[in-house]
Amino acid sequence: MTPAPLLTLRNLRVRARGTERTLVRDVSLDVDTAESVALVGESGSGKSMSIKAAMRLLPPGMTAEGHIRFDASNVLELNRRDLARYRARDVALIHQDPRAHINPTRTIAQFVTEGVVCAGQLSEDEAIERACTLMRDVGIDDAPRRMAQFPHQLSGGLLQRVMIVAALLPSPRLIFADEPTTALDVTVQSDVLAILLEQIRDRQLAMLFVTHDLDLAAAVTDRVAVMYAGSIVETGTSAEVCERPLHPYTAGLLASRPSTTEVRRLTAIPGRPVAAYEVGEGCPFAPRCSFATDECRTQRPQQRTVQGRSVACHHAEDIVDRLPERAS
Ligand SMILES: Nc1ncnc2c1ncn2[C@@H]1O[C@H](COP(=O)(O)OP(=O)(O)OP(=O)(O)O)[C@@H](O)[C@H]1O
Repeated sequence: MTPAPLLTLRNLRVRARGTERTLVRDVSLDVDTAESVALVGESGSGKSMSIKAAMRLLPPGMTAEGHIRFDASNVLELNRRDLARYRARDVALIHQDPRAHINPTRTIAQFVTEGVVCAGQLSEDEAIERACTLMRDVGIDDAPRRMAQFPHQLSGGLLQRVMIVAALLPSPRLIFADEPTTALDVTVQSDVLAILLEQIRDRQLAMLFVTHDLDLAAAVTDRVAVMYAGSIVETGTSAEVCERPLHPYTAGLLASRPSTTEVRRLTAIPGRPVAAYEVGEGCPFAPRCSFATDECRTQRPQQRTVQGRSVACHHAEDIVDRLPERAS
């Protein structure tokens, strides 16, 4: 029997109370134990809201509906105590900008250890000892000295390694990584990403990796889910999605990427991305899609299986051979 996924999102919808704006619509996604999955899409497509909902960390005024299961727990119905435990021990979040998520007045040791100490998972001494070991694992030299320092004394790359240590210390089973290297200097991005991936693989952790970059997603994860206007439009293994996209939006994203092997004019996707609440009855991508028909403009396509993959396009089978080619 196939084991149940570690994290299951079913028909997840995020709404802003008051305005009743829908920000995420009908998102369904599984992440298996030790599997890495990427959530890819343009700015505003709903990636961050989806993972915040999965952690029940939505901003005030936002509500999540649908089903969110972690292991055997119904996340949306966890009581206060179990929710605290879920966030402290089962899952961890690595943010885009470490400086925006660390208290500048507290030492690195206080920041890294307070979660596990407050949750009663480790004593203060144990937490410090384990954090120092983890710091060495992620390439931070002179861990005891770093532990006594304050965030402003560390570079962005070092601080993001500290964030990785803080995320790993409670031994979670799933890491949410929300564009973990985007805010870093380009010279350290690949180092930090390599360290994160090494830790995830060594510890057999699951990861939900949020990024704008489909190529990066394909390089670092097993499966990719492409989001557009608050919904997932295509999922598949990373290799399949990049080699033979089924949705015109995915193909458009790939064709708009610069090539590493030839000089070629990039093909931009016409029009502008829309938010989930701006979408009418039909396919959210229809106004930008050269294959759109009346059916696309009036009926919202549901996720369905095409060539063994999941895609939300009425015409996926017919257009797959006519989609724009990637600039490779
Ligand atoms: N605090 C907020 N209040 C109201 N709307 C918000 C808030 N944060 C985000 N949104 C809206 O929710 C939608 C989804 O945003 P979200 O941050 O999930 O997108 P994203 O794909 O993660 O984008 P980015 O890559 O820029 O972070 C967008 O339309 C955005 O404008």
